Amino acid sequence: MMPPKPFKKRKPDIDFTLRRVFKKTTFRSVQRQVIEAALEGHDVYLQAATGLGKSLCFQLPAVQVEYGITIVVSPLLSIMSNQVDALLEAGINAATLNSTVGYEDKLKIFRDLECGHPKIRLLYVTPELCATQNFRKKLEIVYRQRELNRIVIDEAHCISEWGHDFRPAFKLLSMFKTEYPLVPITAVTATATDRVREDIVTILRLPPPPTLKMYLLSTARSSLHYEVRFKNDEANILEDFLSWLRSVHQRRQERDLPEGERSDAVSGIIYCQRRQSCEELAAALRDNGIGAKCYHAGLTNDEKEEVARSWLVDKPGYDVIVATTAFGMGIDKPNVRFVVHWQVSKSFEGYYQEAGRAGRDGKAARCILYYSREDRDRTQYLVNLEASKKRSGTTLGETLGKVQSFASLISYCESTDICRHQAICDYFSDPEKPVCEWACDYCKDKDALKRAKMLGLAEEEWVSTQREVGAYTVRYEIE
Ligand SMILES: Nc1ncnc2c1ncn2[C@@H]1O[C@H](COP(=O)(O)OP(=O)(O)OP(=O)(O)O)[C@@H](O)[C@H]1O
Repeated sequence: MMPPKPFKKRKPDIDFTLRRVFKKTTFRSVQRQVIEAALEGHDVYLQAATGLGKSLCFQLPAVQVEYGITIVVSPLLSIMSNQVDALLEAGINAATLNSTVGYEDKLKIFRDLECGHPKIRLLYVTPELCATQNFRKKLEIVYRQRELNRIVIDEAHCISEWGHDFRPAFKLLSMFKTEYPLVPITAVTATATDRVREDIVTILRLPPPPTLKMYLLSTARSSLHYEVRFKNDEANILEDFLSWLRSVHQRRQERDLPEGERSDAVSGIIYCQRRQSCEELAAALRDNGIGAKCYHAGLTNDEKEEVARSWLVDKPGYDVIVATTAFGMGIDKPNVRFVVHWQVSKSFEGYYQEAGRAGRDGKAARCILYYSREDRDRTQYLVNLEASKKRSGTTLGETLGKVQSFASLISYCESTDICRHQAICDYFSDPEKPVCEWACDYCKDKDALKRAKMLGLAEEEWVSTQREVGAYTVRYEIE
């Protein structure tokens, strides 16, 4: 057992660092408390809505002390590179080690770790890398020098087989507390049910409170307007969407916009399940005068980069991105005014996270989900197919978790008797009673919602006869 860590000299106060380094004026919500708990050396569990600013809760403590490194374990390369770019821009020595990093750069990072006194303050890595002996040996060197300040597990729901994004390598992170018992851990997520939360705490071997500081914030995002639009295979949802978007443009035109600002500069994302649908929809939108581009795994890296960067800076022609589900994770664009799901998602958490890309500036934004029973059956087929595939490492929990999560999303779509914000809180066992008023289709007009459902959806009887003849079991590629 190693002796306790010596006191690490702190820099001036955290308000100063917030302003000077992160260029923000005030802390949001519990940020101050979380940061102070981290600086006192506590293990931290932070669960809070999308867009709250959870990253600052581990980035600021990482640079607040004079020396030492914070390791951030993250599942997505796009999240890592976007956070590292933003940190470098703020003048913070940050780096990432993953498959996209060249040999020379990797070597430099390894040398920095091997010296035991790393200059890098935040290092973003994948859980798979943490499982390698080579990386662990290097961390051991830093640990022995007592310069391994903190381990952060971002998107911590990936640890649990009951979490929608389960990644087996995350489970191996249990080794952090056994190998580096003196190093505090911060676990961060936006989407954990009670069961997933218990798993995270158990697997990471986090101590009980008060050593562990738990921050469970509401999942509610009051500035988001949630809406389900009912459709069937015969409906023309392109027309419906266009007429909504044009009305938004029209309202902007009627306002006095600042000089040079376009009335159609309304930034949004449309999520589709298939690459081909992305291409076709983006083309159809362009044919109708909307600046739309598609984004999916079939594009080259350069193409993807060009689309994402142009969208980020609101370049004309790049207002609406029609994308498969991975788009947007890690891209921190504050002024996304709408997120539309052209079909139902495959999980409740996936839907919540994707919709949560909207309105990160705290201003009002619209989340529209086009729901049909035919799409429900097609997606159900895919969910079942994935669940039944006997992949190595697939567990019963993982399978059931996915099937249950999808079923919960379907009841969310079908329900006409509960506020959408409340339904989301209920799913995440969040005790919050969100104040909604007009910020969802139910609270806006319950009767209209019931009518729209009755008129918009195909009859269950019809759908079930179609299902029996295999109409929804067409296997198509999902990316
Ligand atoms: N105190 C603050 N003042 C102003 N802006 C802030 C503050 N803290 C964070 N932000 C901004 O809020 C946005 C969202 O932050 P962040 O990416 O950390 O969200 P998150 O909680 O990790 O959300 P998600 O779970 O969706 O990834 C960022 O643009 C960030 O710069």
